[in-house]
Amino acid sequence: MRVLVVGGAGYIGSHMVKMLLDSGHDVITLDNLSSGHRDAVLGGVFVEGDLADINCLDKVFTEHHPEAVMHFASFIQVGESVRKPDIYYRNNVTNTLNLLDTMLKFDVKKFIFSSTAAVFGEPDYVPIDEAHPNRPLNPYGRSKLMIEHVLADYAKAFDFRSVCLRYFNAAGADPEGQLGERHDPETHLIPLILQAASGRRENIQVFGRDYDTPDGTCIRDYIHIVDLCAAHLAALDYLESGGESDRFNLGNGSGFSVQEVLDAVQKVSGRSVKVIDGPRREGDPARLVADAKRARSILNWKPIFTDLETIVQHAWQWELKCSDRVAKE
Ligand SMILES: NC(=O)c1ccc[n+]([C@@H]2O[C@H](COP(=O)([O-])OP(=O)(O)OC[C@H]3O[C@@H](n4cnc5c(N)ncnc54)[C@H](O)[C@@H]3O)[C@@H](O)[C@H]2O)c1
Ligand SMILES: O=c1ccn([C@@H]2O[C@H](COP(=O)(O)OP(=O)(O)O[C@H]3O[C@H](CO)[C@@H](O)[C@H](O)[C@H]3O)[C@@H](O)[C@H]2O)c(=O)[nH]1
Repeated sequence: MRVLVVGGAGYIGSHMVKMLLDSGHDVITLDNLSSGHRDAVLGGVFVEGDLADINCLDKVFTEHHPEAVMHFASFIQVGESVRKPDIYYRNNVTNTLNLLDTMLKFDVKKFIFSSTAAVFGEPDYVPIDEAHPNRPLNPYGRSKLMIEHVLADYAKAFDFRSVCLRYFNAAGADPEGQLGERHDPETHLIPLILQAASGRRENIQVFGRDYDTPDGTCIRDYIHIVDLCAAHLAALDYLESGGESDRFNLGNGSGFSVQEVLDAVQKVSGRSVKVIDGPRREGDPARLVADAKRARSILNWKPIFTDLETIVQHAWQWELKCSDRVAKE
């Protein structure tokens, strides 16, 4: 199939482009490189452009005739979204509407959307299934939930079929070592600890040890980037074979605490990391773990890299490459 990957130069999108190409699909990547990297797009057609630019979208659809769209482009930092809700709603909502308008105009009606566990807010229970109420705590989570509502309405009105994938914590890197996480600034736990292990960062701060969890630190569901991308391929198959619009929670199903991640990094890297105990970060729920049974049964998806050490091992391999590159510069 010809697949347009919007945000394909970013962390998750770049792994997706690689997997689509490896699976024999034709890929067009559209990215404004606001946080992505041109050299992370390993093949296919690359168009540098912004979702705010409707003429650019028109041109992409006219020239490349995509049959389905995967949409990864958005702003992604929870804390920043609280301080700058205007830019979050504009990029994550208004610009997504531009993309959907263009898809309708060109009669392209298969869409896979990067949603997030942040649509749930503080959970009533874990693991979190799709029936759990949606009470996002910040503009980032609300912007994603708004698009989920839009997509449900488009399904009824326009026969527009979509799959919303609520990722829990995307982690790890390409097992072949070609790609990995390169956010700037980096805010995610695993790459931050790895940077402390490689010496690119002095220490890592643990945000709270007084949570109601066995070791007092927060528990998250880290899902390997390859498993995450495999779920998108499964969603594409699902839509291609006539599947109705739906939404799925995507995680490993097992939670790991911040302390367990610290231990895994030190074991895998063989280096010790300087840890500073800090206060809780505002808005962090104690425990976020996915119930991904629906994705397993309906999309026929099965995660492979569910072991924390493997996730960390792949990310460590990438961190060594990055720290080497930085040292040479
Ligand atoms: N990383 C996670 O743990 C996680 C968890 C849940 C959901 N998500 C969602 O997954 C998606 C991808 O996340 P990521 O970690 O790869 O982020 P990322 O910042 O690495 O990638 C986003 C990409 O979109 C591009 N982009 C942003 N705005 C654009 C615009 N207006 N026009 C064109 N390109 C634009 C950026 O340049 C970047 O390449 C996001 O939608 C995010 O909300 C990520
Ligand atoms: O320097 C740090 C960074 C993080 N943490 C903790 O580590 C855990 C994971 O944090 P982080 O990697 O920032 O991820 P989350 O805050 O869980 O958010 C991620 O996962 C969400 C879904 O669960 C997505 O919506 C977000 O986009 C994505 O950033 C949390 O308990 C944090 O408090 C620390 O202790 N120290």
